Amino acid sequence: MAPMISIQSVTKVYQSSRGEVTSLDDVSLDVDRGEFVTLVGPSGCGKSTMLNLVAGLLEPTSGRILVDGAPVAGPGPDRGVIFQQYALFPWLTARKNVEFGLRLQGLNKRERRERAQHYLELVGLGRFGSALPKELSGGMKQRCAIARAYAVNPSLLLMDEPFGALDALTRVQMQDDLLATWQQERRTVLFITHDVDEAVYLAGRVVVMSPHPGRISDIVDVPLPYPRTEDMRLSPQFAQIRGRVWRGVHHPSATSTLRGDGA
Ligand SMILES: Nc1ncnc2c1ncn2[C@@H]1O[C@H](COP(=O)(O)OP(=O)(O)OP(=O)(O)O)[C@@H](O)[C@H]1O
Repeated sequence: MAPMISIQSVTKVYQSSRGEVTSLDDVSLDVDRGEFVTLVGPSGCGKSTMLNLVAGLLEPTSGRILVDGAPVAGPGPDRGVIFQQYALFPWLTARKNVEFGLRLQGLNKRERRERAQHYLELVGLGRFGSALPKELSGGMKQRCAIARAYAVNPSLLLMDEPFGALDALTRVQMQDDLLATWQQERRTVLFITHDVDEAVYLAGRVVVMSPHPGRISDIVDVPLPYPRTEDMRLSPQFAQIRGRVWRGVHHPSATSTLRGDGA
């Protein structure tokens, strides 16, 4: 079966006031259907650029990107995008926020309401449908954004630092909640984070990137089963994987030398 995402020799050069910036340099990556892949790397290594290219919000300078076998030509309902800022409509209740994208799908009022309620319950907001965003905590707002993205039934979820604005405890809780949602209704997830722990805890595969120009410096399998648990997070195996990713993020040249491929 074709991979869900196929990034093929993609280069992205931005024209800026400082001249040309090569944000991604000949990057290739395949992501299988139902996989949870995290992208981690220092600021400026091209993570957001890669996600925005897959989302169809940017076009590559060269190379191509296929989603479900078809070239990406702009954004589409098959790809749900979740950013760090909650991007909820402040004047709409949580339920209406989730229902919003469903109007475009031609569902009638009752169907929209049922679907919204299902996804609010899935993310633990079943009793908060009538709350306005300002009445929700940061974590709840982000859960609402996840429910909204799931509700339109995309085959692919693209998440750009979705938990970056949350405190550490809420963040850990949100990781478990996201994984529980993902296990119930499995979608392909591409998830950007700066946090090495988060990258390893969530993913089946961690893609490590290095900057100037943005490249993939390492791909690390995480052979821990789902559901992930606190015991796993504290296990020696986790520490070992985390160590490799950490070195890749903080000492990129050492990783590529170790691998002997100069990637
Ligand atoms: N619109 C733009 N115009 C010019 N340069 C850009 C533009 N967007 C990004 N860049 C540059 O491209 C490189 C990659 O940026 P990108 O935002 O993709 O990295 P990132 O890894 O997501 O960073 P961060 O973790 O800080 O969000 C950086 O050097 C950045 O300055």
